Amino acid sequence: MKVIGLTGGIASGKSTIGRRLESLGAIRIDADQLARDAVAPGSPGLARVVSRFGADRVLDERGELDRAALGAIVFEDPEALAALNQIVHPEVRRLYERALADASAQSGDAVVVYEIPLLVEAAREMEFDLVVVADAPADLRVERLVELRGMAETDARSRIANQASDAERRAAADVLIDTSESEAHTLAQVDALWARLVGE
Ligand SMILES: CC(C)(COP(=O)(O)OP(=O)(O)OC[C@H]1O[C@@H](n2cnc3c(N)ncnc32)[C@H](O)[C@@H]1O)[C@@H](O)C(=O)NCCC(=O)NCCS
Ligand SMILES: Nc1ncnc2c1ncn2[C@@H]1O[C@H](COP(=O)(O)OP(=O)(O)OP(=O)(O)O)[C@@H](O)[C@H]1O
Repeated sequence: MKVIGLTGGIASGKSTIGRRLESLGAIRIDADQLARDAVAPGSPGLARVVSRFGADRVLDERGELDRAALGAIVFEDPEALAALNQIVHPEVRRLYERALADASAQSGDAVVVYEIPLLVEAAREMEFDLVVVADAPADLRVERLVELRGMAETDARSRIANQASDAERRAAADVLIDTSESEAHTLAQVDALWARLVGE
């Protein structure tokens, strides 16, 4: 089994790359999805988030996690973000290890791609056979978040401020995928990477 760590700043194109690799035959694991599973309704993770931040601040009227409200708290307050990370990250790691074991049971020579936004922040480069970084300038990513996802510019910038810099991610990359041009340009680089991976 070959395990690729795929990272990049917010809206750098990780999912675009991860989905293409999946369509080419890789098994895809998405840390953002695992982080959602870690605080699913009724989970111990959600109970801990509520006890740390208060039901009135982070639950909606249906009793589910109000992700926008929690995001507004943590990305403006480093201590709150560290507390949330301490609750969610150990569970994400457990879920990842389980998904990896499932992938390995499914096929001994699978290529697994783990989409993990905080690979560099968590210094996890050594865990992967290959570190792939989606790379586009922060200003372009902000523009995409504002135009395509309707995020407020200040919110986009505060998330970026809580992540590694582009230079730090580049320094960790075995393979850099330029995601600053057309989507077709991104996908062509992914196809070339896949050909290299399976041809090796
Ligand atoms: C604060 C939360 C509720 C906001 O939810 P929301 O739906 O708005 O965003 P979503 O989870 O889809 O994340 C989108 C992007 O934000 C960035 N981001 C998310 N969490 C973090 C974090 N802890 N530190 C830095 N950037 C982050 C990433 O680029 C991610 O891809 C959520 O992001 C969360 O629970 N974060 C803590 C868990 C975490 O670290 N997740 C990242 C992968 S493990
Ligand atoms: N050349 C490109 N490569 C990749 N994505 C592009 C490109 N041009 C525009 N986009 C758009 O930019 C956005 C990138 O989003 P995507 O979900 O792939 O990034 P992400 O890194 O997974 O985001 P997040 O950190 O929020 O999970 C998408 O809306 C995508 O359509």
